[in-house]
Amino acid sequence: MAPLFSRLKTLLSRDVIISSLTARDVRFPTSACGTGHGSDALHKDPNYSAAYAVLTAASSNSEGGSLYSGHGLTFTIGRGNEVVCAAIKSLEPLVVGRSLVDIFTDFASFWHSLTCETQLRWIGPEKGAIHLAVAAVINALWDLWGKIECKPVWELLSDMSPEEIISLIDWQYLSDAITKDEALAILHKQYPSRRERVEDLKENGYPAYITSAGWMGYSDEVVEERLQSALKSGFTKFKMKVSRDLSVDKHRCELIRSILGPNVPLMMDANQCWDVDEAIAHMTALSVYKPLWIEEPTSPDDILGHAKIGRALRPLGIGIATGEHCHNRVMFKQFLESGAMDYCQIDSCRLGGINEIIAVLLLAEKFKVPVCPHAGGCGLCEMVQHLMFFYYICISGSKESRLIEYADHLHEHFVHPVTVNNGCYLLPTSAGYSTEMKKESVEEYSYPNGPAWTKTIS
Ligand SMILES: C[C@H](O)[C@@H](O)CC(=O)C(=O)O
Ligand SMILES: [Mg+2]
Repeated sequence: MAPLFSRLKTLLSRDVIISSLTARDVRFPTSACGTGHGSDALHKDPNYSAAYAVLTAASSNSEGGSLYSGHGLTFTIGRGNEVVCAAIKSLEPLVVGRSLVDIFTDFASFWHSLTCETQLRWIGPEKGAIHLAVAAVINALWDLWGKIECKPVWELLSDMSPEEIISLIDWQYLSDAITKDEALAILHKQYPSRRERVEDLKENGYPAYITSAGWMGYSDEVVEERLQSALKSGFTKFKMKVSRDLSVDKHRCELIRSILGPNVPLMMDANQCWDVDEAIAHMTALSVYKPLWIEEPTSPDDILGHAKIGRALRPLGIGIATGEHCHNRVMFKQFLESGAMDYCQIDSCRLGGINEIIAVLLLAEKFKVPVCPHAGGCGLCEMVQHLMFFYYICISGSKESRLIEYADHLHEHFVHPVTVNNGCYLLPTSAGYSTEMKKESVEEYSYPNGPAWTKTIS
C-alpha cells in the first residue's frame, strides 16, 4: 500500500461516505450592457457561468451533520448551463453513498465508473455536457480530498509518489501512445528535484500572460486603457482576439503593437472562426505583427486541419495552440502524436477533471509539447494554478515556453481567489482546489431567480 493511501485510511474510516450532491446554476451577466468582457469572434456575448457541484461527506453510522464538503465547477458561457446541471444530477446515483476511502484509493476505477456507465455513456462518450458534468464532480472530489488532507491540491498531488500519481489515471485508449512505464519514467526523472521547484515557486511564482486586455468587443479606448494597466501591474505577455475581418484585425494589431512595441510576446486567438485555408491566409497576413501562436484557428476537432495550418505557419514563426475545446485524452493523444499542436491548452473543466488532465500532461511531456492551459472564465484560473504547479514540480521540471493564462474577471466570488503579482501566479496555501464560491455570490447570481437576474434582463 502506498504511503499516501495508508495515511488516508488513518484519516478517514470506510464509513465516511458521500452523503449528498447538489448542482447550482450560477451565471454572471458579464455581457450585460455590451461590456464586451470575454467576447471573441464566435462568442460575442458570453455570460460567464458555473455549473456548481457541492458534495458533502458524512459518516454513514451517525445521525450527525456532514463532516466535509467539496466544491467543484465546470465553466460554461450562459445558456445551456442548466443542461450541465441536469447532467451533474444524473451522476448522483453513481456518487452518493460511495465511501471516500474507496474512491480515493482507487480513483481511476471510480472515474471510469462515471465515464463508462453502461447507459449514460451513450450521451458522450467522454464529451459534451455529460463530460463537463463529470469534470464538476471530479473537481469537487479533489477539493474535498485537499480539505481532508489540509493541503492545497497542488501540494497534495506533488506529495504523491510516481506510482500513486499514475494510479489516478484511467489508462484505457492510451497504451499505443504512452505506457505506464513511460509515464513512470517521466515522473521518476523529476522526483529527486521536486523540492527545488517548490522553493522556486514560493520565491518567484509562475509566469502568466493576460487575455483580458484584448477581448474582441472592447473599443480601442478600452483596449488601450487595459493594456496600460496590465503593463503597470507587471504583465509582460499578452493575448488578443482575431476575427474573420482582416481590416479590423490589422487595426487592432497596429494599436496593440504601438503600445507594446515590436518584441513583447503577443498571442492571437481565433476561437475556431476560420476554415483551414482561410486560417493560413489570414495569419500569413498578420504574421508581420509577430504572433507567438494562433489559437483555435479552425474547428477544435480538426486534427488534420490544424496540422496543415501548422505546416504553413511555422516557417513564419507562428505556432499552433489549441485544447480549450479538446474534450478528452484521446483527442489530445491524436493532436500531440501527429504534431498538430505546438502548445497544449488543457482546460480544467473540458476534460473530466484532474485525473484525465494528468494523463494529458504526461502525454504532452512525452511528445515534448509545452502545456499552456486555458484559464480565465469563471474559476478556471483558480483551478489551473494547481495543475500547472503540479506539472512544473512533478512532470516538466521547466517553465520554458510554458505560461498560465490569466483574465481578471470574477475572482471576487471565490473564497480563496488566485493571487497574481507582477505578472506571476503565487502559490495558493489554503486547503482544497480553490473552487469554493462565496455563499452570497451563489445566492445573488443563481439563475434565473437570484437577485442579480431578477433585476437584470437576460
Ligand atoms: C468565450 C471565452 O471568453 C473565450 O473567448 C476564452 C478564450 O478563448 C481564451 O481565454 O482563450
Ligand atoms: Mg482561447
